Amino acid sequence: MMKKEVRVEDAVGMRLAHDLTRIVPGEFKGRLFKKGHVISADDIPALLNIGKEHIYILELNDGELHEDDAALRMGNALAGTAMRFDEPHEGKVVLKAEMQGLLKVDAERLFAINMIDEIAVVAKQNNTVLEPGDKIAGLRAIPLTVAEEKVARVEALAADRAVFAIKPFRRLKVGVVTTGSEVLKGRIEDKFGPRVREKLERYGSEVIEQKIVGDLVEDIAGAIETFHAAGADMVICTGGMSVDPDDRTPGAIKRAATEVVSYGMPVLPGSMMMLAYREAMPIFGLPGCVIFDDFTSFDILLPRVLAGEKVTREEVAHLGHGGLL
Ligand SMILES: Nc1nc2c(c(=O)[nH]1)N[C@H]1C(S)=C(S)[C@@H](COP(=O)(O)OP(=O)(O)OC[C@H]3O[C@@H](n4cnc5c(N)ncnc54)[C@H](O)[C@@H]3O)O[C@H]1N2
Ligand code: MOO
Repeated sequence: MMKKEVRVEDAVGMRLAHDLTRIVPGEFKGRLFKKGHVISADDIPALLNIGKEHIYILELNDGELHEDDAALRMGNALAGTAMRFDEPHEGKVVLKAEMQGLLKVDAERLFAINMIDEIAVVAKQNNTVLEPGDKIAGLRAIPLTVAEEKVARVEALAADRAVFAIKPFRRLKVGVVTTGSEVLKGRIEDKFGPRVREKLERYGSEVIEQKIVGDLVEDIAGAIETFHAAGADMVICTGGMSVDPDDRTPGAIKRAATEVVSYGMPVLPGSMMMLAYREAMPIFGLPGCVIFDDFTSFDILLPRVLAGEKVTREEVAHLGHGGLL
């Protein structure tokens, strides 16, 4: 690479070799001049105001890529189905989601890519819920020019298996079993029904019926079994999940289930949650905190289940790291 520094006063009529950034704390951060812009005399004060007394004049050798071209090639290599990216800005390309879904990141490949010197691929966490337009990853080379061979290694790592993918959510028909004598006897107004409905509707699933039962194990287990027999795709039980004598929901779920993944999660709030299955039908037991806290263990596991993933006991145990929300 031939890289020559030119004083901005002497650069009138020359082309910028890369985007130039302006930052005003609290107000603005972004591109002030675009790569390729022909500098005019009027630009000189603005350049001096962002601290540029010199600009580069660049000539690339064979086997070298400009940061924008490196970012574009990585964008093409890493964008999966239902993802898009715009032209590079300031040497960076941003992958965005074009549909709602669960982000899947191949963490080992991402690590291998970032072990390539001068390459930075910065992604959201695996299992993040994405809405259309949400960012997935920012891709860039660190220096202004980078060896083409490094970008080719990124392409090779992404060639046979997607590093990023978006899984759509299944639209399930869900039965809700609300426990608690105080709700059954009308002492308080039910707050769980609307809460669960709102959380499911976000993902395109719907509550087909809410059965309000008391605290009897037979009634709770019976309601789960009735929903299963009627073809519900999932059952969500609410309340009665902790340690009082009237907290009988875990026992009832256990009775109706063919497999209990976990009663209790290393996540706060939401530590008293239960996930089980009756054959292929997931059963959640939601503790009281779900009507109080906006984000709990339920918000971690619900998208996984809706994306069709089978959550294991090992994965539940991993939630403890970062599980204090
Ligand atoms: N000594 C302990 N206390 C608590 C523990 C524990 O392990 N040891 N666990 C705590 C955790 S964590 C949670 S979360 C809460 C709630 O657990 P439960 O699921 O058993 O909740 P309930 O006892 O059924 O109800 C608590 C509270 O919420 C009201 N509620 C319940 N359902 C509804 C509904 N459908 N609509 C409106 N309000 C509802 C209920 O009336 C109670 O006021 O326990 C901690 N304590
Ligand atoms: O199930 Mo409880 O908060 O852990 O809030």
